[in-house]
Amino acid sequence: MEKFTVKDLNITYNGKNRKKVYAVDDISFELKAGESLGIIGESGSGKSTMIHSFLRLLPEKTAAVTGHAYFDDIDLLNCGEKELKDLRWKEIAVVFQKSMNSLSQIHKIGTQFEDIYRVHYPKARKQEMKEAICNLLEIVNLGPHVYQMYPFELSGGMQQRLNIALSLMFHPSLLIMDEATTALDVITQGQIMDEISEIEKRFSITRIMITHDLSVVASSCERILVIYAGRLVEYGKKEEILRKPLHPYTQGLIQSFPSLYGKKEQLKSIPGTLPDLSQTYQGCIFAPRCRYASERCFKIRPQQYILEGDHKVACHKYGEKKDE
Ligand SMILES: Nc1ncnc2c1ncn2[C@@H]1O[C@H](COP(=O)(O)OP(=O)(O)OP(=O)(O)O)[C@@H](O)[C@H]1O
Repeated sequence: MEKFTVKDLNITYNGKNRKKVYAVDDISFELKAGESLGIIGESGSGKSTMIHSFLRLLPEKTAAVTGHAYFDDIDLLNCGEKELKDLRWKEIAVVFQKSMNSLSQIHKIGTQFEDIYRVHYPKARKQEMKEAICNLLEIVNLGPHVYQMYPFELSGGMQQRLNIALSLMFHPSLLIMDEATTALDVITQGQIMDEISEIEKRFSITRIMITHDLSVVASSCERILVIYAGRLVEYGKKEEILRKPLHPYTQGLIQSFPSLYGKKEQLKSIPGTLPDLSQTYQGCIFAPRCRYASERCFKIRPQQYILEGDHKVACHKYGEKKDE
C-alpha cells in the first residue's frame, strides 16, 4: 500500500426511539505508507466507530456509513466482500482491546499459530514456521516456552500480547490498533510499541491507533488526529500538535495530561461534557465548552483550515488569521 485516504466519512447510528446518532461527521485525512497515526479524543467521540468502519465491522442494521476509505485505490467502504476478505489479516490487521477470546482455549498456542501461518504459506516447512512464530513471540515479550502452552494458562495481558503477535504475522500494510495495549503494564507496553515501530520501518507498515494514553502517542506515532464529538478538530504532525496545539480543544486535552515536554504544570480538565450526538448543531460543536467562543462560533460551523504543510484545524480563530 502506498497511501490510505479517508474522504468525507460520515457515520450515523439509528439509536433508540429511531433517533439518529451522528457519530462521525465529515472526517477526511491521508496517510502515506509507513506513517503512524494516533487518534485521540474523549470517550464517546467516535474513534472506534471510525476505525471499525474501515473493516466494515459496524452493525449493518443500525449503522449508516457514507464516504470513502481508500486502501490505495480500493475503497474499503464500497468494495466487494471478496476483495475485502482478501485484504483482511494479510494486508490489513486489527487488534482490539478485548481480543482475548480470539484463540481456542483447548489447543496449544504453537499449533494454532501454525494453522494460521499455513493459511497464507501452505507449503511452509515445520522448522521455518516454528522459527517465524518464536520470533513473533519474542517481539511481544513472550518466551518460546509459550509455544507448548494453552491460552488459558496465560494471563489476560499475555493473551493480549499473543493477539498483537498474530496481527503482525503477515507484516500487514495497515495495522489498526483499538486500545490494544491498554491492558498491558507500562514496561511491556513500551517494549512492544518499540518493537512494532521497528517492524513498521522494516516493512513499511502504516499504523492507525486509538489510545487514551498520550505518552504512547508521543513515543510511537508520527501524526495525530484529534476528534471531538465525531468531528475532526485538528490533524497534523505529532511535534506540531503536542508542542503547539492550535485548537482550544486540543490545548485542553493536552493540558489534562501530565506534561510531556517542558516544565511541570498543574493538570487542568476541560469543563463541561460531550454534547448529545443525536442533536444537530449549527456552529462549532465545541463552542459551548470553549473559552474563546464568540457569537460566530455558535452560528457558523468552522471549515478545516490548512495551515503549514498539512496541519489542519477546524476553528474560526485561524480563519480570521487567514482573512487578515
Ligand atoms: N451500536 C450503536 N448504536 C447507537 N449508538 C452507538 C453505537 N455504538 C456507538 N454509538 C454512539 O456513537 C458515539 C461514538 O461512540 P464510539 O464508541 O465510536 O466512541 P469512542 O470515541 O471510541 O469512545 P471510547 O473512547 O469510549 O471507546 C457515542 O455517542 C456512542 O454512544
